[in-house]
Amino acid sequence: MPSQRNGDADSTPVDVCSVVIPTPYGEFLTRVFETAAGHPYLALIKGDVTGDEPVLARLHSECLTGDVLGSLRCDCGVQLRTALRRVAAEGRGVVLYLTGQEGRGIGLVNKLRAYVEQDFGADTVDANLRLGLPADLRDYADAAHVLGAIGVRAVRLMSNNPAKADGLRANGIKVETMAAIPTSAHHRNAGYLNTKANRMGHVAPVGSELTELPEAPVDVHRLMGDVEPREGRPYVVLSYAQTVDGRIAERAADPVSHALRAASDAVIVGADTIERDDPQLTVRLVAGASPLRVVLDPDLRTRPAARVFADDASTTVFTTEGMDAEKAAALRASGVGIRAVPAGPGGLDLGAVLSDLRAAGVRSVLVEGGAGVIAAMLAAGLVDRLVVAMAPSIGAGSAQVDIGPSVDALRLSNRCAYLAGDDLILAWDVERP
Ligand SMILES: Nc1nc2c(ncn2[C@@H]2O[C@H](COP(=O)(O)OP(=O)(O)OP(=O)(O)O)[C@@H](O)[C@H]2O)c(=O)[nH]1
Ligand SMILES: [Zn+2]
Repeated sequence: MPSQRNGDADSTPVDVCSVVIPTPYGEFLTRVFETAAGHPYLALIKGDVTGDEPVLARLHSECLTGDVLGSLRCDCGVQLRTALRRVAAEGRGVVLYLTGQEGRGIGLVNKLRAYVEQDFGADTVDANLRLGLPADLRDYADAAHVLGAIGVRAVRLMSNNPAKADGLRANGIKVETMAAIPTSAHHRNAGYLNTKANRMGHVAPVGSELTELPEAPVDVHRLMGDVEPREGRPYVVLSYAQTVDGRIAERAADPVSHALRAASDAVIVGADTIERDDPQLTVRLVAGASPLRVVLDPDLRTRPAARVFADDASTTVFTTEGMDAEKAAALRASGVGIRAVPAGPGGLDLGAVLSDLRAAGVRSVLVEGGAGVIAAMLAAGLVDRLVVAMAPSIGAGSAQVDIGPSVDALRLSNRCAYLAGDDLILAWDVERP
């Protein structure tokens, strides 16, 4: 078939025809252009894309393997369908399908040869380079021209690739925002998506870090025991994980520990734990309210950027009188409560902390660690309930809980056991001496 270009000297794409293409996402008016190099560009349009209001748009580089065959080596097919779906849902927008950009412009044959290199260990960038080809040969001048020709002046670009936005801007199209199309990584394309993020500047191709999906709430009332404030202080539950040989174990977030948080008025951790783990201390794995977050920080050394200070829940820091006043003021100004209490064994007078909390209306607290805070609480006789998750490992943990030689052995009673996966969760009342 003869080209529509008829040997014209102009190097901009020519308008070939308009035709309706019905898709699973509805009909798209498709404006067809042909580039000087002879590549058809298909603008699949919904609604009126002219005017000043930015248009939802995607520039989609051709990918036969991904778009047509659904190859799991890349994310193209999923992105194409997601873009069509979003434009259809919005009722106004354009997906510009760019043939001739197969394999980031090196063509299908070279892309398939690049895949062979990848099977021998090269990543997607080095594979092109090994073949003596650039990592990316695409140019978006023609795409910008086509957008202009169909009346688009400004776009909300659906892409993870900043080079596309730059290419449009350089050619007179305003890019108002970029809305990434992250896809869930498959084990076959996880490395490819990582390379795009790390070596090609793509923004979050696999989405933001996995935040846990809410599960059905877990009823932890038996683990919690008989929650009742004590004389002048809240009910205190100590919760931690240990290896079978009795060392404090790392604990991945799990629904039971989040449900324990959701069951408590406040959650307490030491500054060491904040520094080491940067926990959020919020309730995310179950539907429930986040408790007041309490940080024991005698020297007020916790970084202002720590996640425990983020505004997704309330936070109070207990420190000593001699704190850095400027830092305290800055934290206060950002909405963090600062309370000064006397110093005590291991840092703060824990009795004073608890009575202050009780005075503020806190009826129950969950102490999550670390080892020093756990030991100090036990040694001070301030624990009412112990919840210990026995992790299925030996020798992996860090310190043991050491309550010191001067403390009499504590007796535990009213046992409750709970099986959660390979973990064994045990809870007891701590008897008063
Ligand atoms: N050379 C080469 N091209 C690839 C490879 N995997 C996918 N492609 C091509 O890359 C192009 C898609 O570009 P990407 O860089 O993956 O993504 P993008 O379209 O620029 O960015 P997004 O807009 O976020 O999707 C398509 O033309 C694919 O054929 C590969 O391993 N090597
Ligand atoms: Zn692809």
